[in-house]
Amino acid sequence: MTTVSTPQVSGAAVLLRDFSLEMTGKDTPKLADAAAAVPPGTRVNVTYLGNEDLTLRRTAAQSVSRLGLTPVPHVSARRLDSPAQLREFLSALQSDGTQENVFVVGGDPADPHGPYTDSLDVIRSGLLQQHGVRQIGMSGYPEGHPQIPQAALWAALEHKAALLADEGLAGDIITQFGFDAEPVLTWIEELRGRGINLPVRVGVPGPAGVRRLLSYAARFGVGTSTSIARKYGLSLTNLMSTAGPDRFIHTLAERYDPATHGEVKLHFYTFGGLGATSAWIDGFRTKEGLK
Ligand SMILES: NC(=O)C1=CN([C@@H]2O[C@H](COP(=O)(O)OP(=O)(O)OC[C@H]3O[C@@H](n4cnc5c(N)ncnc54)[C@H](O)[C@@H]3O)[C@@H](O)[C@H]2O)C=CC1
Ligand SMILES: Nc1nc(=O)c2c([nH]1)NC[C@@H]1CN(c3ccc(C(=O)N[C@@H](CCC(=O)O)C(=O)O)cc3)CN21
Repeated sequence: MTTVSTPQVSGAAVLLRDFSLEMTGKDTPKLADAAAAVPPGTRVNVTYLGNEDLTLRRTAAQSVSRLGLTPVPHVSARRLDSPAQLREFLSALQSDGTQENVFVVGGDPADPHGPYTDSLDVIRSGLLQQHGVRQIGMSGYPEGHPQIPQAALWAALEHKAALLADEGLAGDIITQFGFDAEPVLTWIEELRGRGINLPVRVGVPGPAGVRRLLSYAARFGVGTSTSIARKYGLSLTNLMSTAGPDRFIHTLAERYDPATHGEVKLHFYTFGGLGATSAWIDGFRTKEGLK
């Protein structure tokens, strides 16, 4: 008797079928090596930290595209000085053909630099649509946001999801990175309960030094209690060590139920380690039987 073997694909591999990555303009020289390690078409968000000029952001998106990947340039509402500045950015993207997917975030400045106080203002302006944007990403905060009340975050997400639907635009939600998978799944359940069915890309940090991870976590209000750190495999006493998202992804995969959570994928924040993250994902996908 012959046994027919079906390929075994782990739950973790399912989450990694169509992952996305994040880079800054400064990472552009490292992009070619990273591109060789990830599937064609992989979405690559080009973060805007506020210190990159238009040329750097534009070149980064062009490089992503030329390497056969999908650029997702970021727009930060509160960092915009004027509608003219938004137009200039979008026109540049449009003439390069990198405008189709964008990610719109409120932005960290406590006071808006110009007329846009939040990401909804930018979407409502109609400028994205006028410049050929077809898909809009927005952020989600499973652990909340240190400066923004929970109710305001939910209201904003609901408004944005409704507006996208009205405008016939596609969208997705990228979550703030975290070290604890539990609140992420609970948050996705609440999201679905509120009738928001957009795909969710769960934000995880790529492998990085513990000191760097803890410093970004502290800056963005992400939890790193002793028990969370232990579960994640993050040593709070050896800051020189590195930590990757292996355990987080396995836990997420174990508890992920498509019937409850809908479409869920992974988004890797690389924090300066684009090459290390791409290599790590490549190894993880091989180990999990996805390659
Ligand atoms: N997840 C990420 O990758 C990034 C997140 N951010 C953070 O995201 C925050 C919110 O962005 P979205 O989720 O797009 O919210 P949003 O733009 O949809 O706004 C949601 C609500 O929060 C308020 N708000 C937005 N930014 C604020 C700020 N800096 N301070 C005080 N209130 C603010 C808005 O007025 C609105 O009521 C930003 O302020 C920033 O801290 C910024 C850059 C990247
Ligand atoms: N509230 C909030 N604000 C943010 O700006 C933010 C978040 N949340 N969540 C995560 C994303 C991703 N972020 C980052 C932050 C740093 C690098 C990065 O590449 N850092 C380099 C230094 C780059 C530089 O100095 O310009 C590094 O080597 O750490 C990338 C993405 C910022 N982002």
